[in-house]
Amino acid sequence: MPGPCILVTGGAGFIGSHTSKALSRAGYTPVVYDNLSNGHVEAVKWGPLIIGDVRDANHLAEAMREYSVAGVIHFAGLIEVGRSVSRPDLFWDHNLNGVAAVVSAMRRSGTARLVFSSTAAVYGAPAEMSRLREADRLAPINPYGDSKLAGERLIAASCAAFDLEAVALRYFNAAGADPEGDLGEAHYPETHLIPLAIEATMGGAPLTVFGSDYPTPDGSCVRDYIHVADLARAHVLALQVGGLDAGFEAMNLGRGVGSSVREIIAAVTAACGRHPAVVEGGRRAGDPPMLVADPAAAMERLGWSPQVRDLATIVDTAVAWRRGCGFGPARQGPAAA
Ligand SMILES: NC(=O)c1ccc[n+]([C@@H]2O[C@H](COP(=O)([O-])OP(=O)(O)OC[C@H]3O[C@@H](n4cnc5c(N)ncnc54)[C@H](O)[C@@H]3O)[C@@H](O)[C@H]2O)c1
Ligand SMILES: O=c1ccn([C@@H]2O[C@H](COP(=O)(O)OP(=O)(O)O[C@H]3O[C@H](CO)[C@@H](O)[C@H](O)[C@H]3O)[C@@H](O)[C@H]2O)c(=O)[nH]1
Repeated sequence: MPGPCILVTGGAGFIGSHTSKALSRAGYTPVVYDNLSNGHVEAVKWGPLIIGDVRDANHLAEAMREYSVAGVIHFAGLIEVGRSVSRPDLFWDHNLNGVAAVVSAMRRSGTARLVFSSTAAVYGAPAEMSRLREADRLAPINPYGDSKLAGERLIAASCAAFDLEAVALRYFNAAGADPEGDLGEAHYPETHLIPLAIEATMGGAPLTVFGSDYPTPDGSCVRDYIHVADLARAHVLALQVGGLDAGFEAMNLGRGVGSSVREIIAAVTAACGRHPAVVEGGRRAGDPPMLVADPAAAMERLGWSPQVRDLATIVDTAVAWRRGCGFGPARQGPAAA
């Protein structure tokens, strides 16, 4: 292998595949470990693929030893806020037992550095409509956020108890696609706002706006959309950062700018040159009104800042990926789920 190996669980998925590319650019070899339940073989381009379940600590430890990995980035898990409300059992199982297995395998293989995919969902539905800081109240309002916060706490406790150091990166809404067209978002079925809005401009199902009565300026939910390549770079920096406080730190990753569902529809309209078909719907269970990051800690500790500053560029890269037909026309649509 050309450079130090990093085990990337969930590396066949959206953020994991972009991070694998960033790792390769930085001189590492990403060793992807994924069960392909929501990922793609075509997205694994920069190192080997091990097909396995992240809840299998024995298999993970074997992979860590075989490749003498220098660190682990743990993305694998279930991601849909709405589905977590109807299937909390699955989310606790994959997300928390996955973390337990990763920590156990790292101890057994003597691997010390972990970067964990956490989320803005750990903050729940903040009372203040201001940008969120890491020290703000952690009070998830859906099982997805609960399972991720429990994962963070298990990791923090393990860093205190064992020879382990970790960074939990709390991403806000990952969006866009690789600017060079190698990778993009491809979930089947897709549930995320930007790809669904793009699809709705191309003859796909109309986009449903989930709720118009939120206490936000236009009544629709506000989120902080961050380009996936910016997230990817932050993972490489988090692997390398020194002086971690008590061996564990959590950091927000967002642009610090909120966009409403209606502002996303306007940005997609501008990028595609036509309006998506839109229908008004009720609130989706588990959705907070507004989540916007204060990314100051990541900027200071990692020397990171988002390079894609504007929403239009984020949406343009997602549109370009979709126009290039993603991982191929045969994979488009729910039939490939
Ligand atoms: N997409 C976002 O906006 C966002 C925001 C905050 C946090 N996150 C977190 O980032 C991580 C990656 O998200 P993503 O958007 O790339 O999701 P994704 O679904 O594209 O990628 C997740 C990958 O994990 C794999 N996987 C799932 N369960 C597994 C298991 N039990 N064993 C092995 N592999 C398994 C899937 O096959 C997939 O390739 C997740 O942990 C998610 O919770 C995502
Ligand atoms: O058809 C749709 C889909 C979404 N939305 C709204 O658009 C916003 C964004 O939704 P979505 O793209 O589904 O992302 P989130 O539910 O915000 O969750 C993403 O962002 C979280 C961090 O904020 C991560 O933790 C999750 O893993 C990731 O899926 C929300 O207000 C939704 O209510 C709609 O109105 N219509």
